[in-house]
Amino acid sequence: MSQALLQTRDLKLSFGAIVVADNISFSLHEGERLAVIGQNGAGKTTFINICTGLIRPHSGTVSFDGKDITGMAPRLIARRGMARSFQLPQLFLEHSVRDCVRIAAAGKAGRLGLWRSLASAVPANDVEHVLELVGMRERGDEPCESLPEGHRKLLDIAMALVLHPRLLVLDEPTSGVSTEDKHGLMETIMAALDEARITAIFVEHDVDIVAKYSTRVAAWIAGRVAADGTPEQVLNDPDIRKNVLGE
Ligand SMILES: Nc1ncnc2c1ncn2[C@@H]1O[C@H](COP(=O)(O)OP(=O)(O)OP(=O)(O)O)[C@@H](O)[C@H]1O
Repeated sequence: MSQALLQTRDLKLSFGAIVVADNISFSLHEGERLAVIGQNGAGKTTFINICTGLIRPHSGTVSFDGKDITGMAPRLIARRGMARSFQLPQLFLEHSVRDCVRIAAAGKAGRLGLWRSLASAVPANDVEHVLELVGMRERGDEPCESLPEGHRKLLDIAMALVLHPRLLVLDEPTSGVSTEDKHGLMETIMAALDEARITAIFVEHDVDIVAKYSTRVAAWIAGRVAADGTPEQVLNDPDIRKNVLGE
């Protein structure tokens, strides 16, 4: 098999007595759509935070595209091609939608400065293309604070897409979004990922969304990967149904 795009080896981390990463060795390959499932507190976000540089593990390594990135700063990891979105979108609320995407792009390029306008700091085509990908070009001039939750999620994702990642890590992209809007949101996200040929990991609690949009599922229990396989295998595993899905 080809070299893994993302690989972790023996990741360990505890917060006091709580073990949140218990020897996690995990590989992800280009083109996969991995859903990470698990009950509250299982360690899903912690895993993402370790991979994207927000938290340093006590031991173990993270490699991206064959290079060791363990403990590297998040912005440097993003520059190497792994971007992320957050469970609670990290927006610049007082700015417009378009300016948020510009700020993200300028930050990556190291072109944020008081002496130049935002609009001149990044290629307009890039910004417009990303807004188009997430279906938000018409809302480009709106202030972020007026956006409903689903659009805040999409904008947070647009701010990651403009970094041109090879891997996008999405932490609960549908949380806080109404049941009837979740599928439309995921359709938009997946179409954007397909168009830009981006590999993805998404943390998700909604089993229907997991079954429909993932090619692989990893189930977390108490800081461990308790099951890893196709959606059919993992979602029908009796242990996972009982201990993760609470059936
Ligand atoms: N900085 C921290 N300090 C102490 N404990 C923490 C910290 N971050 C997370 N935890 C604890 O670690 C455990 C795992 O948290 P994590 O956010 O990774 O879980 P999760 O699976 O993403 O849960 P959820 O589905 O609720 O988001 C939880 O018990 C959480 O309270």
